[in-house]
Amino acid sequence: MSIKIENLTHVYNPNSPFQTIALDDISFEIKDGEFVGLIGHTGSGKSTLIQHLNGLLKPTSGKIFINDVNIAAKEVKLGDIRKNVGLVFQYPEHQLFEETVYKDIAFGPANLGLSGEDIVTRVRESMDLVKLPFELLKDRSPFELSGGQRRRVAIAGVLAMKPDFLVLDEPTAGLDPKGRDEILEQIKNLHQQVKNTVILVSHSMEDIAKLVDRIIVMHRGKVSLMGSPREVFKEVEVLESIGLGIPQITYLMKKLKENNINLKQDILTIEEAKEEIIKWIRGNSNA
Ligand SMILES: Nc1ncnc2c1ncn2[C@@H]1O[C@H](COP(=O)(O)OP(=O)(O)OP(=O)(O)O)[C@@H](O)[C@H]1O
Repeated sequence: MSIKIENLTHVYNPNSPFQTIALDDISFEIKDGEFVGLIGHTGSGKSTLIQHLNGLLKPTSGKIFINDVNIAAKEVKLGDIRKNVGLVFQYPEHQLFEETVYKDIAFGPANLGLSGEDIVTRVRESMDLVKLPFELLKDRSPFELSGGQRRRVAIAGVLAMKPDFLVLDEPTAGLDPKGRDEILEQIKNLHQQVKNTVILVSHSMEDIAKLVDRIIVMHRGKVSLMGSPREVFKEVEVLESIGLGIPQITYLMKKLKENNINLKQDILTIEEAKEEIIKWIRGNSNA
């Protein structure tokens, strides 16, 4: 199971004064079970790209293979693709509409043709995955919940379809730091438990640095960097030239190095930094 993008180009309003080349000959592959961060400045083409992954947009040219099926081909049924690729839009809680949490999450599985106990199981499992207590919340109105909880109800609604691929567009947008950390932690746990393929779209290096296996950096409709977080963060000049920072902790290591405090440079977390700094202090105090 994989996603393969071949020479994908998307032009909005072609041959008009408003023509915009949003995606410009993009190619890459995402393997089964990978956790990928898609990062780029506003307008770099991230949302356009992910809307191609479940057939919401059609390529101007190029191909998209989901599990080896070219979904841009005319005969492919979009319903079948959408069962496989769960797309969580920005501010997904705005799309909640049922009167209870249960009914909202059950909507997708019911549309897949499930019924009775099968639906109850799906709703319970997906609420567990996003740490929403089933008994306590199932009969509540989503509109009585906190912003972070509402977002988790919306994510559970997509998870209840058991998609092979989960695509999340800026899942932390607009949340306070606590809500943001909770959602990221849950996405990480979810990926570890379900072992599905996850694509997380973000503007924030901090958010994705600790989570993903691979980062794809987009700039002006092209892929400008691709690799593990450590590989990508080494390209500080490229990142800065396209207006993206590196995580604060990686930046701190760089600044220390410039001041002849030579610590490991590919550090991603505070914990790693603490260990390195303690090692350095011990080494220097013994000298
Ligand atoms: N429906 C549309 N019609 C015309 N142009 C569009 C449309 N949607 C996006 N664009 C343009 O395509 C380019 C890429 O936009 P896109 O929304 O894919 O970027 P993005 O990286 O997702 O940005 P953001 O982080 O702000 O969501 C931008 O120049 C944008 O103005």
